[in-house]
Amino acid sequence: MAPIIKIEDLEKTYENGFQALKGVDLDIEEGEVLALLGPNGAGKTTLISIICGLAKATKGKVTVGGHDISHDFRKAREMIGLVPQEMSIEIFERVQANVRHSRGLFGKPRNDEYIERVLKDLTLWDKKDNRIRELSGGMKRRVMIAKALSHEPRILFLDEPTAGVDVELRKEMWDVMTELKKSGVTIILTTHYIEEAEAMADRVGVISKGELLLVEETDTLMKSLGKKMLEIELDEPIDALPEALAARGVALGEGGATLEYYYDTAAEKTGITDLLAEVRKAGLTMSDLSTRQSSLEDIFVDLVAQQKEKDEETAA
Ligand SMILES: Nc1ncnc2c1ncn2[C@@H]1O[C@H](COP(=O)(O)OP(=O)(O)OP(=O)(O)O)[C@@H](O)[C@H]1O
Repeated sequence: MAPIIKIEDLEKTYENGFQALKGVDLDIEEGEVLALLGPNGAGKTTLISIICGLAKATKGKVTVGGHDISHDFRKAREMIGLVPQEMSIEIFERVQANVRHSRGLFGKPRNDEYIERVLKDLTLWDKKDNRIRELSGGMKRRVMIAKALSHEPRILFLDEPTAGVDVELRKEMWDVMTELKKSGVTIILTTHYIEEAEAMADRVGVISKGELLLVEETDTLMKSLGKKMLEIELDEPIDALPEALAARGVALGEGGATLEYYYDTAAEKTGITDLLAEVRKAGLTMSDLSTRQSSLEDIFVDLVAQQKEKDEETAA
């Protein structure tokens, strides 16, 4: 099946000369949930803005449902609903009227039945006559989604849907997204949170410094990323790592006073118990133990290094 969105060699250089996107190629399949994961300033919003026609690409091509966004913008845009990062909402308007108005902006004929369904799906129906300012933060977010869905788009962009919200509201937003996915809408969300990508997405695209480093099935990616490091502080520094520990994949930290061991959090056996026994057997005394989750930053460093290796292998 042809992808619903096709992005080819997309580049964006802002007027001040800053290059925010570098040669991005990406196919998005109909019905999937794709998370674009990346730190602040990676280029996620820029990418979304170009697809939605809010910014112009410097180079490259984007088609939405086969419509080229630069030649056939209206048709392409009609297929898209956008929930922007900033909460931009007319707080004095009433819920149903406001959502209905959004539909009108796309030139679509009035369809009260459809709007009713959207509001019911988002559990906003009993608030339909309330002014938006009277709603809770979670409800306001849902009104923004209802507005984005008002013209029956097949694709929904959610730009950092849970940035700065509490855990409860994050879970609520995840439930909303799960329901939307069931209805067949293609969802593209941007996020800083690995857990969010893991919970929601079929595929994850990792973006950093304007480059799409990889796009991978979420399960595959999480298996390779779900690592923790166990750090063992030694009473006395050592010059060389005992053979038996090296064989278990342990590394000696700088200065010889720590042992570092990476393990897979998803694995049935982490190997920690055996490792600690081995440390004792080697006659080493521990003064402290700690673990730390690989951070998004570590993961990017890893990914960039892996990507470089792969590129060099291909070039060789
Ligand atoms: N209008 C602009 N002019 C110049 N530079 C810009 C402009 N808009 C964005 N940038 C820069 O482009 C880069 C990418 O920004 P973008 O907002 O796309 O990142 P992001 O991944 O969405 O980040 P965040 O997660 O913080 O929203 C940043 O370095 C940003 O400062």
